Amino acid sequence: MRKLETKTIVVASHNAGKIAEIAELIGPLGFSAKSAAELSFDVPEETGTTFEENAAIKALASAQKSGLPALADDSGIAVDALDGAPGVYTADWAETEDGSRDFMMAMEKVEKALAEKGATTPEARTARFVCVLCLAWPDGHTETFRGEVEGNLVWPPRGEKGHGYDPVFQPKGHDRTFGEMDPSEKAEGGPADGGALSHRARAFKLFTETGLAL
Ligand SMILES: O=P(O)(O)OP(=O)(O)OP(=O)(O)OC[C@H]1O[C@@H](n2cnc3c(O)ncnc32)[C@H](O)[C@@H]1O
Ligand SMILES: [Mg+2]
Repeated sequence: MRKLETKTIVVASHNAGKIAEIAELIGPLGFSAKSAAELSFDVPEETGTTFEENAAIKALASAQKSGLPALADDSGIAVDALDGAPGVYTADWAETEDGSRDFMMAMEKVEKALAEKGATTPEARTARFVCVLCLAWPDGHTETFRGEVEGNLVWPPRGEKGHGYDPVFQPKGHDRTFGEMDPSEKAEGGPADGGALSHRARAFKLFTETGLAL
């Protein structure tokens, strides 16, 4: 693992919900971070077919543009009964005709696809959130860290606290959705979660334990 020499990094994301979560996870590590959105960097085209490829595309674009190490997060929800869809295309399922995002519409699409499969019992509605973090340097070196959290899809959506698909995802071992949890609970979970519950927090745990080489 390459040592991160600088305390200034770019968070290579344009998603406000993610950026807020990453800021909370990165803050205690003593980094000063600016997001690609704040720096007005273009949104790179995510042409990869895996979370790893897309995370690298985003991290390298910001690292090259800024001359600083950059951390990207490519994430999504994989539904077992839908053979892992929407997966890397999770954001695309929320895209409207005018290019904006509508997550209620996206959650309804998932629900409709599950209904078509007859997936009505909790056992048939399992899913996982995946987060792949890529740390890239301006010279093209990259390191990746993957976190996942298993759970169930609920309907109707519950909770206003999260972002994206949070209101329909209930992590295993919990009776509330991510949308019903405060950000710190989504990140840390309860006593059984070892300090990291969300896919993002789990990827971050690997990043801090193995990636920082402090
Ligand atoms: O690429 P950047 O700029 O980081 O932002 P994005 O929103 O496009 O991010 P992705 O390409 O990684 O797409 C991830 C999708 O998965 C959703 N998602 C990821 N993590 C989530 C979380 O913790 N809670 C709810 N939805 C999440 C998110 O809303 C997006 O629709
Ligand atoms: Mg994206």
